Formats: sequence, C-alpha cells, structure tokens
Amino acid sequence: MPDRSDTPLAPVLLGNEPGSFPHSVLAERHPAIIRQVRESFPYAPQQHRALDALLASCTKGVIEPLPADAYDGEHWASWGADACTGRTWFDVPWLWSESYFYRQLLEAVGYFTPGPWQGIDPFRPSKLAELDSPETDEELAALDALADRPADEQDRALLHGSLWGNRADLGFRMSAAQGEAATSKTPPLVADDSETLWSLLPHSGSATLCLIADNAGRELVPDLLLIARLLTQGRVGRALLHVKPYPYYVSDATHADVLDALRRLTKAPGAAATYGRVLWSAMTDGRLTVRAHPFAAAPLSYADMPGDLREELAAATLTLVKGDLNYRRLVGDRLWPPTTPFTAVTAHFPGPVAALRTLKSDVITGLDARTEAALVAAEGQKWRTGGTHALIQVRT
Ligand SMILES: O=P(O)(O)OC[C@H]1O[C@](O)(CO)[C@@H](O)[C@@H]1O
Repeated sequence: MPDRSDTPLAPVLLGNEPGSFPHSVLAERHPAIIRQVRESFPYAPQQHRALDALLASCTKGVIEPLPADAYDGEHWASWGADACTGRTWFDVPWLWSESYFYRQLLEAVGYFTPGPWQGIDPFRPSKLAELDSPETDEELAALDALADRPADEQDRALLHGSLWGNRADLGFRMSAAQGEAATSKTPPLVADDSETLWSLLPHSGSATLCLIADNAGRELVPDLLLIARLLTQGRVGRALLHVKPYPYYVSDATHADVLDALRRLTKAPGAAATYGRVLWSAMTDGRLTVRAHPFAAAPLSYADMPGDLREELAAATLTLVKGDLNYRRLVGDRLWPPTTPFTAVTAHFPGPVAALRTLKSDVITGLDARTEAALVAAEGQKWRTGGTHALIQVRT
C-alpha cells in the first residue's frame, strides 16, 4: 500500500478564486440558502435581522465569533476558530468556511437558544417534501420486483441505490444543472472497487459496519435499505449509523431524519415495510445504533478525528463513508492530482474504509490515468462537479 509520506501534499482548497467552484458556493449558494431558510418558517423580526447580519458577513464582511456562551465554543476553538475569526469567508479553508456558515445559520434562527425555536430544523420542510415525493414512492415500489431477483443482484442494486442516492442533495440542486447524464464516452462509475467491498463482508454474521451518512430523504432511505439488506443476509451482525448532531449542509441527516425515514418505510406498502420492520427491530435490540458525534460537523479532515471516534471506527470491519463532503474530509480537502493513490491519502483512517460518492466538488483521487484522460477529453473539468459520475473506492 503506498504510504502517505510518499505523497506530496496538494494545495488546500480556498474559496477566493472568482470563477472557481468553491467561490461560487460561498458567493452564490450560501446567499441562496439564507433566502430559502427565510421562507421555510415564519421567523420573527430578530431572526430576520440575524440572517441579514449573516448575509452581510458572509458576502462582504469577515468571520464573526460565536456568542461567548455558545455550548460548542470550546469545540470551535479547538477546530481553529481563533485563526479564522476576523478574516473573510473566502480566505480561510473552504471546508472551514462552509461548515462555520451552517453553524452560524443555526445560531441566527435560534436553533441553539432556549425558547420556542430551539431544535427547529430550518431544512425540515424540504427534507419532508422529498421524503413524501412521488419519486420516493417509485423507488420504494421498485423493491417489490427486486425481491424475486438473485441475491447478488439484490446486493448490487441496494449498494448502487445508496451510491446514486447521493445525487439527491438539496444544496447541490440549488446550483447544479439537473438531468445531465454522463456522456456515452465516459463511464458513470469512474472507479469501482465493489468486489473488494463485498469480500470484506462475507455472510458470517460477525461483521460490524459503520456507515457515515450524508443526506437525509432520498439518500438516507437507500442507505437504510442497504443496512437492512446487509443485516438480513448476515453480511453484517451490527451496524452503527453516524449522523450529524445538528442540521448541516442543507440536507445532511440528523437523528430526527433517521426516524422520519424509518417511519416512511414502515408505513409504505409491500417490501419496503418489511425492510422498515427489520430496521425497527434492529434498533430496538441494539444491532443498529445511531450515533451523532460532535466531530461529524467539524470543519476538519478525518485525519484529525478525536480518540473516541478513532477507537470506534478502528473496531469496525468496514466503514462506509457516504457523499461528497465526507469524501473531501476523508482524503483531505485539497486539489490532488486525480491519480494520487486513494490508499495513500486514506492511510490515516483507523480501519478498512469504502467511499461511496457522486462527484460534486473538485476533490478527486484514485483515478487511473486513462480514465482521467477520457473524462477530460469528453468534458473538460465538468466531470468533477456535475454529479453525473460516481465512485466506489475501498482501502482494506
Ligand atoms: O451532500 P454531499 O454529497 O456531501 O455534497 C455536498 C455538496 O456541497 C459541497 O460541499 C459544496 O457546497 C460539495 O462538496 C457538494 O457539492
């Protein structure tokens, strides 16, 4: 396995280059998210004023500190708040800037403040709309036909459901052109280590799986279906589902979203309800546990994870890391040459790890030179951010 020390570090992504993808997220997507949040609930005047102040700060101003009594002030201090406060949102690492934006957005709407708005998720209306959509009905109805297919076909379908479910990201849809398909000259999957993934989960009933979730709604539902399948097939004996401790990156899953998705499954007709019951009983007998570690919303790479989380992930047979943002945190939010070995940049991870991700940012590793050349020839650099390509990468 190539060692991390053989791999020169690539530049950290910043949002200060006009025309770049990170710059567009800070300059266009964040103001659009503030607009969306204003419309999500009848917020009071002081909440609108706080949103005005955040809009001014994140577009034209500088990073402001959290309130002195913030419950997580110490975490943010240890995650680099002192070095970033007072600088523009465009000049600090992009990952830091984005993560702090969501923290300050929740501050503005009173999510952490004792009172009637405490704990009200500003993104819940859009998450629920997605869960109730006809597309979700269709996806769940497809499970009925799948039940008659051979076992390996069912495994593969549910793995791919979880993978492509990552396209269903509400923040991404606010700025990406939808409906584009990968060109016929380039494969939708730019890397596929799924055989290695399956070899790590034989039907022994003894494996522990950690799944680090990404989005709620139409991504979390297939993630839960995959977990149910792995449990019923004995590929996994125990699963830990890691979600965010608070609403984040628009549609990231929280514990409340897990419960909404689970209720959606158990109330559905046909095979979907069977999957729902498997998950319900696995939660009640302890085979499926939901975790919401504070580090899940940290603006840092997984290389910097704290000891308790490292220990838990080290004990897993496999950790499945879902989505684009988690990929950025797994390999480091850097402009790596695309052929940088995935095994080298994930050498820090405490155990076997698999990334399931659709490509929605500039960060990419582990491509072979021929695939990279074909992608560039067909699409320039659009394949990196368009969400039309995906990957399954594994480090054993
Ligand atoms: O939901 P995901 O797959 O983590 O994607 C998050 C999206 O937000 C971004 O962080 C940009 O804001 C991109 O990495 C990606 O397009």
